[in-house]
Amino acid sequence: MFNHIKAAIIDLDGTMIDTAPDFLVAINRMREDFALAPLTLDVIKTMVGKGSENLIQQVLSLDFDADGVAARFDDALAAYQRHYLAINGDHSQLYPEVHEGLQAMRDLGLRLVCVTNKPLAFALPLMQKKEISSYFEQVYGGDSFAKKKPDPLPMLEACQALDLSPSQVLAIGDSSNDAIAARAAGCPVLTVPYGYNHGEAVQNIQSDGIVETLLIAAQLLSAKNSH
Ligand SMILES: O=C(O)COP(=O)(O)O
Ligand SMILES: [Mg+2]
Repeated sequence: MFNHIKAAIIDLDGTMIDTAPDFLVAINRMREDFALAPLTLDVIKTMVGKGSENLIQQVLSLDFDADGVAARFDDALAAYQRHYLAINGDHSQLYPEVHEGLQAMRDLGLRLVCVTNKPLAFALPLMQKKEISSYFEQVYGGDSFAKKKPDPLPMLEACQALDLSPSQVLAIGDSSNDAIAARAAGCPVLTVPYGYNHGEAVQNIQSDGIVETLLIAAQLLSAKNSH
Protein backbone atom coordinates (compact mmCIF):
# COMPACT_ATOMS: atom_id res chain seq x y z
CA MET A 1 0.00 0.00 0.00
CA PHE A 2 2.82 2.45 0.79
CA ASN A 3 5.15 1.40 -2.03
CA HIS A 4 4.50 4.31 -4.34
CA ILE A 5 4.23 7.12 -1.81
CA LYS A 6 5.98 10.29 -3.00
CA ALA A 7 4.54 12.86 -0.60
CA ALA A 8 2.68 13.21 2.68
CA ILE A 9 -0.15 15.55 3.64
CA ILE A 10 0.13 16.13 7.37
CA ASP A 11 -2.51 17.60 9.67
CA LEU A 12 -1.54 20.26 12.25
CA ASP A 13 -3.74 20.42 15.38
CA GLY A 14 -3.71 17.13 17.27
CA THR A 15 -1.15 15.58 14.88
CA MET A 16 1.95 17.79 15.07
CA ILE A 17 1.04 20.25 17.83
CA ASP A 18 -1.00 19.83 20.99
CA THR A 19 -2.88 23.09 20.58
CA ALA A 20 -5.87 22.37 22.83
CA PRO A 21 -4.38 24.52 25.65
CA ASP A 22 -4.16 27.50 23.23
CA PHE A 23 -7.77 26.92 22.17
CA LEU A 24 -8.76 26.76 25.85
CA VAL A 25 -7.20 30.13 26.72
CA ALA A 26 -8.59 31.90 23.64
CA ILE A 27 -12.09 30.43 24.02
CA ASN A 28 -12.27 31.21 27.72
CA ARG A 29 -11.14 34.83 27.15
CA MET A 30 -13.89 35.14 24.56
CA ARG A 31 -16.38 33.58 27.01
CA GLU A 32 -15.29 36.02 29.68
CA ASP A 33 -16.04 38.90 27.27
CA PHE A 34 -19.58 37.48 26.99
CA ALA A 35 -19.88 36.87 30.78
CA LEU A 36 -19.96 33.08 30.23
CA ALA A 37 -18.35 30.49 32.55
CA PRO A 38 -15.02 28.94 31.46
CA LEU A 39 -14.91 25.55 29.72
CA THR A 40 -12.55 22.68 30.60
CA LEU A 41 -9.76 21.30 28.44
CA ASP A 42 -11.63 18.01 28.00
CA VAL A 43 -14.66 19.79 26.57
CA ILE A 44 -12.53 21.91 24.23
CA LYS A 45 -10.76 18.80 22.92
CA THR A 46 -14.07 17.38 21.68
CA MET A 47 -14.78 20.61 19.73
CA VAL A 48 -11.49 21.12 17.87
CA GLY A 49 -11.02 19.90 14.31
CA LYS A 50 -13.64 21.45 12.07
CA GLY A 51 -12.30 24.99 11.91
CA SER A 52 -12.93 28.22 13.83
CA GLU A 53 -16.51 28.84 12.70
CA ASN A 54 -17.61 25.36 13.74
CA LEU A 55 -15.79 25.76 17.08
CA ILE A 56 -17.52 29.06 17.91
CA GLN A 57 -20.86 27.58 16.87
CA GLN A 58 -20.37 24.65 19.26
CA VAL A 59 -19.13 26.85 22.11
CA LEU A 60 -22.07 29.29 21.89
CA SER A 61 -24.55 26.42 21.53
CA LEU A 62 -23.72 25.35 25.09
CA ASP A 63 -25.45 28.49 26.38
CA PHE A 64 -27.79 29.77 23.67
CA ASP A 65 -30.48 28.50 21.30
CA ALA A 66 -30.08 28.85 17.52
CA ASP A 67 -31.30 32.48 17.47
CA GLY A 68 -29.06 33.40 20.41
CA VAL A 69 -26.07 31.81 18.71
CA ALA A 70 -26.79 33.61 15.43
CA ALA A 71 -27.12 36.97 17.21
CA ARG A 72 -23.71 36.62 18.89
CA PHE A 73 -21.77 34.63 16.28
CA ASP A 74 -19.92 37.41 14.43
CA ASP A 75 -18.80 39.22 17.59
CA ALA A 76 -17.80 35.97 19.29
CA LEU A 77 -15.74 34.82 16.27
CA ALA A 78 -13.97 38.20 16.07
CA ALA A 79 -13.22 38.18 19.83
CA TYR A 80 -11.97 34.59 19.65
CA GLN A 81 -9.69 35.36 16.69
CA ARG A 82 -8.23 38.38 18.48
CA HIS A 83 -7.58 36.38 21.66
CA TYR A 84 -6.17 33.40 19.74
CA LEU A 85 -3.69 35.50 17.75
CA ALA A 86 -2.52 37.16 20.97
CA ILE A 87 -1.50 33.81 22.56
CA ASN A 88 -0.94 31.61 19.46
CA GLY A 89 1.61 28.94 20.43
CA ASP A 90 2.21 30.16 23.99
CA HIS A 91 0.46 27.19 25.62
CA SER A 92 0.94 24.52 22.96
CA GLN A 93 3.76 22.12 22.22
CA LEU A 94 4.98 19.67 19.64
CA TYR A 95 4.05 16.04 20.25
CA PRO A 96 6.93 13.56 20.77
CA GLU A 97 8.98 12.59 17.70
CA VAL A 98 7.45 15.21 15.41
CA HIS A 99 10.79 16.74 14.39
CA GLU A 100 12.33 13.28 14.09
CA GLY A 101 9.40 11.98 12.04
CA LEU A 102 9.33 14.95 9.66
CA GLN A 103 13.12 14.77 9.20
CA ALA A 104 12.95 11.00 8.55
CA MET A 105 10.26 11.53 5.91
CA ARG A 106 12.34 14.22 4.21
CA ASP A 107 15.36 11.88 4.37
CA LEU A 108 13.26 9.28 2.53
CA GLY A 109 12.77 11.87 -0.21
CA LEU A 110 9.11 12.52 0.59
CA ARG A 111 7.66 15.94 -0.19
CA LEU A 112 5.62 17.35 2.68
CA VAL A 113 2.50 19.51 2.66
CA CYS A 114 0.42 20.59 5.65
CA VAL A 115 -3.37 20.64 5.26
CA THR A 116 -5.11 22.01 8.36
CA ASN A 117 -8.60 23.31 9.10
CA LYS A 118 -6.92 26.05 11.17
CA PRO A 119 -7.06 29.48 9.49
CA LEU A 120 -3.83 30.15 7.61
CA ALA A 121 -3.21 33.31 9.66
CA PHE A 122 -3.03 31.09 12.79
CA ALA A 123 -1.25 28.12 11.21
CA LEU A 124 1.70 29.91 9.60
CA PRO A 125 3.01 31.83 12.66
CA LEU A 126 2.40 28.78 14.88
CA MET A 127 4.47 26.53 12.61
CA GLN A 128 7.23 29.18 12.51
CA LYS A 129 7.23 29.46 16.29
CA LYS A 130 7.47 25.68 16.73
CA GLU A 131 10.19 25.50 14.04
CA ILE A 132 8.51 23.02 11.70
CA SER A 133 7.83 25.34 8.72
CA SER A 134 11.01 24.42 6.86
CA TYR A 135 9.98 20.77 6.43
CA PHE A 136 6.97 21.81 4.31
CA GLU A 137 6.84 23.03 0.76
CA GLN A 138 3.28 24.29 1.20
CA VAL A 139 0.75 24.95 3.97
CA TYR A 140 -3.02 25.10 3.31
CA GLY A 141 -5.42 26.41 5.95
CA GLY A 142 -9.13 25.98 6.58
CA ASP A 143 -9.69 29.17 4.62
CA SER A 144 -7.45 28.27 1.66
CA PHE A 145 -10.21 26.52 -0.31
CA ALA A 146 -13.98 26.72 -0.65
CA LYS A 147 -14.42 23.64 1.57
CA LYS A 148 -12.62 22.23 4.62
CA LYS A 149 -11.88 18.64 5.64
CA PRO A 150 -13.84 16.24 5.83
CA ASP A 151 -14.59 17.43 2.29
CA PRO A 152 -11.94 15.93 -0.03
CA LEU A 153 -11.32 19.27 -1.79
CA PRO A 154 -8.26 20.37 0.26
CA MET A 155 -6.60 16.95 -0.28
CA LEU A 156 -7.38 16.99 -4.02
CA GLU A 157 -6.04 20.55 -4.38
CA ALA A 158 -2.87 19.62 -2.48
CA CYS A 159 -2.29 16.56 -4.71
CA GLN A 160 -2.86 18.65 -7.82
CA ALA A 161 -0.37 21.28 -6.64
CA LEU A 162 2.14 18.47 -6.00
CA ASP A 163 1.39 17.13 -9.50
CA LEU A 164 0.89 13.66 -7.98
CA SER A 165 -2.07 11.30 -8.07
CA PRO A 166 -3.82 10.87 -4.69
CA SER A 167 -2.66 7.23 -4.52
CA GLN A 168 0.94 8.55 -4.35
CA VAL A 169 0.19 10.87 -1.42
CA LEU A 170 -0.18 9.59 2.14
CA ALA A 171 -2.36 11.60 4.54
CA ILE A 172 -1.61 11.52 8.27
CA GLY A 173 -4.04 12.95 10.81
CA ASP A 174 -5.65 12.61 14.23
CA SER A 175 -9.34 12.73 13.42
CA SER A 176 -12.09 11.19 11.33
CA ASN A 177 -12.08 14.48 9.37
CA ASP A 178 -8.65 13.70 7.98
CA ALA A 179 -9.47 10.07 7.16
CA ILE A 180 -12.82 10.83 5.52
CA ALA A 181 -11.29 13.60 3.40
CA ALA A 182 -8.30 11.44 2.46
CA ARG A 183 -10.35 8.38 1.52
CA ALA A 184 -12.80 10.43 -0.52
CA ALA A 185 -9.84 11.96 -2.37
CA GLY A 186 -8.23 8.55 -2.94
CA CYS A 187 -5.24 9.05 -0.62
CA PRO A 188 -4.08 6.31 1.76
CA VAL A 189 -4.32 7.56 5.35
CA LEU A 190 -2.73 6.83 8.72
CA THR A 191 -4.05 7.96 12.11
CA VAL A 192 -2.14 9.12 15.19
CA PRO A 193 -3.90 8.12 18.43
CA TYR A 194 -2.98 11.03 20.71
CA GLY A 195 -4.91 13.96 19.22
CA TYR A 196 -8.53 15.09 19.14
CA ASN A 197 -11.17 12.97 17.47
CA HIS A 198 -14.36 14.81 18.44
CA GLY A 199 -14.57 12.75 21.66
CA GLU A 200 -14.74 9.49 19.68
CA ALA A 201 -12.42 6.47 20.02
CA VAL A 202 -9.61 6.65 17.50
CA GLN A 203 -10.14 2.97 16.66
CA ASN A 204 -13.46 3.93 15.04
CA ILE A 205 -11.67 5.97 12.37
CA GLN A 206 -11.65 4.22 8.99
CA SER A 207 -7.96 4.52 8.13
CA ASP A 208 -5.14 2.31 6.87
CA GLY A 209 -3.54 2.05 10.28
CA ILE A 210 -2.70 3.72 13.58
CA VAL A 211 0.90 4.94 14.10
CA GLU A 212 2.03 5.94 17.58
CA THR A 213 4.15 8.87 16.31
CA LEU A 214 5.21 10.52 13.05
CA LEU A 215 8.57 8.77 13.39
CA ILE A 216 6.81 5.38 13.44
CA ALA A 217 4.94 6.48 10.30
CA ALA A 218 8.26 7.29 8.61
CA GLN A 219 9.70 3.92 9.66
CA LEU A 220 6.66 2.15 8.23
CA LEU A 221 7.19 3.97 4.94
CA SER A 222 10.90 3.12 4.79
CA ALA A 223 10.21 -0.56 5.59
CA LYS A 224 7.59 -0.78 2.83
CA ASN A 225 9.74 1.14 0.36
CA SER A 226 12.71 -1.18 0.76
CA HIS A 227 10.73 -4.27 -0.33
O1 LIG B 1 -8.46 24.25 13.75
C1 LIG B 1 -9.07 23.15 13.68
O2 LIG B 1 -10.30 23.06 13.72
C2 LIG B 1 -8.29 21.87 13.57
O3 LIG B 1 -7.28 21.92 12.67
P1 LIG B 1 -6.56 20.57 12.09
O4 LIG B 1 -7.22 20.35 10.76
O5 LIG B 1 -5.12 21.02 12.00
O6 LIG B 1 -6.75 19.45 13.04
MG1 LIG C 1 -6.23 17.54 13.61
